Amino acid sequence: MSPKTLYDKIWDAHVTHEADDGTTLLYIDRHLVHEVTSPQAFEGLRMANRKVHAPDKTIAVPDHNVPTTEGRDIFIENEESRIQVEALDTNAREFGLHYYPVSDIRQGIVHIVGPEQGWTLPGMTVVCGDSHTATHGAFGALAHGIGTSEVEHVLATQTLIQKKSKNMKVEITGKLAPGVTAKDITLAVIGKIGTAGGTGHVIEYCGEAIRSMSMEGRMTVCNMAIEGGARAGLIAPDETTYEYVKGRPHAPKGAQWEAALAWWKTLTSDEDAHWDKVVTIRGEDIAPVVTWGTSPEDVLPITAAIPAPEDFTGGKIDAVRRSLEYMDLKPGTPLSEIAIDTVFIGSCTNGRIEDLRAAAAILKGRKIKEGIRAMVVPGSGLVRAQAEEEGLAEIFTEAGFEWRLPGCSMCLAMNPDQLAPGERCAATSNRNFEGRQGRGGRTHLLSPAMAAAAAVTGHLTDVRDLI
Ligand SMILES: CC(C)[C@H](C(=O)O)[C@@H](O)C(=O)O
Ligand code: SF4
Repeated sequence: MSPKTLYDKIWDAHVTHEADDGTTLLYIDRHLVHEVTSPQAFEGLRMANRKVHAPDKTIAVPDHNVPTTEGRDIFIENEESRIQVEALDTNAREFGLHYYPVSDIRQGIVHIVGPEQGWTLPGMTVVCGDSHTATHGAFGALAHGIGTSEVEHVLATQTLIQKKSKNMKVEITGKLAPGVTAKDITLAVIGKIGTAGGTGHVIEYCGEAIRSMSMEGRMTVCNMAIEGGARAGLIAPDETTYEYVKGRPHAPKGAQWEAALAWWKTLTSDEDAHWDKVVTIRGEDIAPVVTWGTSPEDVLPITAAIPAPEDFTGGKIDAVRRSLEYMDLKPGTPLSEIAIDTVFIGSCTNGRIEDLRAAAAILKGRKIKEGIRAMVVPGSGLVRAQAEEEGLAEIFTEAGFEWRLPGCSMCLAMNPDQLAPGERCAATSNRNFEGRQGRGGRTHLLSPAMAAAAAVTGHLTDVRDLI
């Protein structure tokens, strides 16, 4: 048998039919559904008089539109949000899906809820009408976003028409320095390969720095694979994975657990497997980073200064010029001198318990700078409850942060949490596009610890100065 990568193995295990040109019908193990990309798909089913093929493998949760303040009363005011959330409610109930409405403590961002409830397991194919589905790859699952017509296809058939991607290996060797986190790794990778670096590939992240990372950190790394252009990102499962999964509500139990475990243990890339592309970064070389432009690849260590357009080549020169204009930044300005107005800690990139712990560790006994608007938005109701139990919520509120209800929140401007024009935000999310957090708003992506540090000083800050 020819050697295989982890991606090859999961792919092969899910092929139900392959045409001569390589077009493949893949079986889908888990289908996650949120309110934004599903209404038309359900409407299509209804019109064709079809049912959901596997409602027991389909999980629905509202996240993008939901307000994160008590009462969640914006439903009444924002027509579009209300319609989408209500449509999901109707569809989930009518088609008999697993459903976590806002009234359920398990509600939260779809990519946080799936793993938390044990829906996401090693070796699975996981899809969702959402580009950050790559998050689930942290479990050694093949997970990626799909479009609304594909959502309808998966709902109707539990399969997806696909063509295979190439194999890319991203190895992070060695150990991470203090203050350096999974977010710094994933941003540093994109800084190195660029937003098109992974195009046409599925990335497997490996190396000692990845191996010693928690599941939370691994999810942060895989979450941004899409920002590096890749179809998906994944990490081979190991003891850390099994330990996280074991005992979760929808994880296998008893003899089924043993059988699953035996298979999961085969889910590694063979020693001599073929890689179409390999990138290696030394963990020791990664510093806490922050983005300065309007693309996730515009990233530098916090100790650096804003680059000049002339430092780049080709089309990037004009892109940087425009970026700097939009961001209102001058070449040569040290990143650590950039004053911010807002701090957002949350999103499917960094809204898990470990992220909140990392931010709280910096904030403990400190206050945020006067005039700064700062909010923490836990990724799910369970993360929120856990953080309250651990006393983190208190640390945040005492420091001056708002303690919110779960949702996508200020990660994207689809709900009331938005930046005002010209407002500058230190954000733990994954996209810094123009207007992403609100029209005219400016975004600097960074880790939760770095976001907390910025909240304390009022400007982008090297978190290592506060630990
Ligand atoms: C709204 C949704 C389709 C979108 C995505 O696909 O990623 C959103 O989650 C995002 O992060 O931009
Ligand atoms: S938190 Fe942000 S990136 Fe994640 S699913 Fe929601 S909008 Fe998309």
